[in-house]
Amino acid sequence: MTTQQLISQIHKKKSFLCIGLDVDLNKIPKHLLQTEDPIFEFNKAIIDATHHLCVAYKPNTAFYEAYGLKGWKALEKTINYINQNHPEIFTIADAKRGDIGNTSSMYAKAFLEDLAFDSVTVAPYMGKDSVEPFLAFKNKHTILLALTSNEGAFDFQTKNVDGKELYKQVLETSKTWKNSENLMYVVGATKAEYFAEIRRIIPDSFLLVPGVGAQGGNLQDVCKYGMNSNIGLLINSSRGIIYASNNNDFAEAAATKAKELQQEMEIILSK
Ligand SMILES: O=c1ccn([C@@H]2O[C@H](COP(=O)(O)O)[C@@H](O)[C@H]2O)c(=O)[nH]1
Repeated sequence: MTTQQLISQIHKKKSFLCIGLDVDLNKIPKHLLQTEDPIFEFNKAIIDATHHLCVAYKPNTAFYEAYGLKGWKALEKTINYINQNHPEIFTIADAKRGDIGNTSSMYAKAFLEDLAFDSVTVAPYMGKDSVEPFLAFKNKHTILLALTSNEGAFDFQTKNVDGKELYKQVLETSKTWKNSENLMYVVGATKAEYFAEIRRIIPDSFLLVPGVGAQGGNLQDVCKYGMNSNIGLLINSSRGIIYASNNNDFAEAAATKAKELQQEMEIILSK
């Protein structure tokens, strides 16, 4: 999907919501555990109930890798289900990969070609040659970890390196890489006070913003400082939406939570 197509969807749906599909078998309704593929059945119900309210889905691959081959198969069925039934939806493999060049090429092939996600999250720590293999894929997007939502972000990302915080070095240096127009960045909603500064460095890039909902990030604050003329934000909520209920009504409850966020976004977009 091109960035322009993503922007069109945001305007059409009046939403820049990304729903995280982080399936934990201990948290899903018990009756699904009797089915052949509980992870996929859970995702399918969530997708069927929420696809009109969001513009992106983000399965975090950890929640699939944890269940071995069955988990990978459920991930493959989930991405295929989205691509076949809702091709207008932007998909994110939250895999946080990155390695020496030839290995990164294989990660990129796995997520962007074989599983056919629109994007994959990548750690910047190993530098240019570890990220450029992902950037080489046309109309695919590499979402680089810039300033993460967790407390540990302050261990390294905000530390001063050669007179500048490390996350700023990541933003500035990554702009010089080949095919950098395919870059987006992860910035945590819990770091709202950093958005204005980040926008000074990357005014035009899309930001994937996790941390709204279960982690306590505030949508209004993020939008105030992080939005650009193309919206430029994908706001993710995972647990806050998909585990709104663990009873038979889980999909409707998820849709209700998603609708709350979408309506808040619609008001922000109308201003
Ligand atoms: O900085 C980051 C980067 C990634 N994540 C991921 O996003 C979701 C958030 O889930 P919630 O349940 O809405 O808290 C999850 O997959 C994280 O691994 C992040 O939270 N922060």
